[in-house]
Amino acid sequence: VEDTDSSSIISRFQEYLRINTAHPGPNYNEAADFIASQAKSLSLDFQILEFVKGKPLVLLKWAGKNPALPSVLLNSHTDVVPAEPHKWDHPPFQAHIDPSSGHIYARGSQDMKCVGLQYLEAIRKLQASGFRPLRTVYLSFVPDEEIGGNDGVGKFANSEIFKNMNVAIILDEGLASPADNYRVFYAERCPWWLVIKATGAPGHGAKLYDNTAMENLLKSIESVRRFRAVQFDMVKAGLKAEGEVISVNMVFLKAGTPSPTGFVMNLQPSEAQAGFDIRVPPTADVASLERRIGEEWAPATRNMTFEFKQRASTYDKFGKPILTAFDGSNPWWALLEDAIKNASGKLGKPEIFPASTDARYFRELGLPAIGFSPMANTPILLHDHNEFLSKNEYLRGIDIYESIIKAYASYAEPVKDEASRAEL
Ligand code: MET
Ligand SMILES: [Zn+2]
Ligand SMILES: [Zn+2]
Repeated sequence: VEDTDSSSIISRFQEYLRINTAHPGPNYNEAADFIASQAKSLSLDFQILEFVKGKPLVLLKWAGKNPALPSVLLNSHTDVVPAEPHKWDHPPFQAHIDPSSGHIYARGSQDMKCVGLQYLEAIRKLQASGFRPLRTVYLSFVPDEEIGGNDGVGKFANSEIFKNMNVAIILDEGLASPADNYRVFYAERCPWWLVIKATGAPGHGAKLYDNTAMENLLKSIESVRRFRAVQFDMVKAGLKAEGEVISVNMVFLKAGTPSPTGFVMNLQPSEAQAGFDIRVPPTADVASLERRIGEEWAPATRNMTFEFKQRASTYDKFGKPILTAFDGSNPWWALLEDAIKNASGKLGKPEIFPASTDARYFRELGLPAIGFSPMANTPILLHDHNEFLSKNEYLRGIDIYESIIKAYASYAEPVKDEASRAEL
């Protein structure tokens, strides 16, 4: 437990980064074993939960002196997106440290193995200082965030185990910030993964006729692009932040009749599909977007159909938009701000996370969840080539979490709804 010198801290981070948990086929068991070994070294209770076979979720518990108080949950995902090794300057699972800059190169260095291990290192330091939590602190290391979270946090958040944890506040991932202030998120855009399909009569490649599958699909794509441009223009004009508009990007096109040399060139195909990654702010007019999809992007009048591969709700189970309050009604927000300030960190304005995270599953239950990854002075490289985090930023982030966890775990006031919850 005394192992809090910088070089051991960095070695542990490298060890975690070297476990290849990229999709498809993440090595979840090795990651779970590693986290379990960390839990043991910190004398934290842990269990490995398998809501779905082969997808372990590791749950750690740092018991508080007053177990009756609602708990704090520190969440992180163990999986990472794939990397193309030949396009990286250093292999993505080697965790190479550049000796002059101190950059640690690895897939997951920003998203989000850093955060998962920083939580643990902060606890190691707090233990070394003799600190004991008043509230129970849980840590969840979950699988499958990058492929939607249904088999990971989705199962966990809706489990009896989670209910019994009596969680009051969840911390989850944020984004790096190139400036010297940290970013913080009170909400996120909800993923809608849309596939539209067009059909039409096949025909000779030389014939001009109406209602081909390709023409029907292209009309939709044109309509999607006009909508995309309008949304993007609001961002470009500075009227809206990235997380405040609806983004839509075409991510695949599928059509044509394969031939041994490529595609048949003189046949207009009878089917064509396109896929779109749409991200919807919780504040968006969902009914109008749905109408647009049905009437303009995939209208039955053009022989089109559509299907959602993923369609996250923008509302919580009480029918309210999934936003975490950052005003006086949420004491955890002020605690976080103060804790970061006390550790000499600077915080930017609360934002809507432009992509999606596991936090939405907790917010859907009506629980407050804050997105935060302590990476300042760092380019945003999640899902990019040469993802890195510098040694110093990583170490600094541990101090920030030390301050936050201490503040959260010491917070004695009952928070809103606690009294009524206790009576239930
Ligand atoms: C759609 S689930 C979220 C996966 C990933 N974090 C993303 O935003 O793309
Ligand atoms: Zn992530
Ligand atoms: Zn990611």
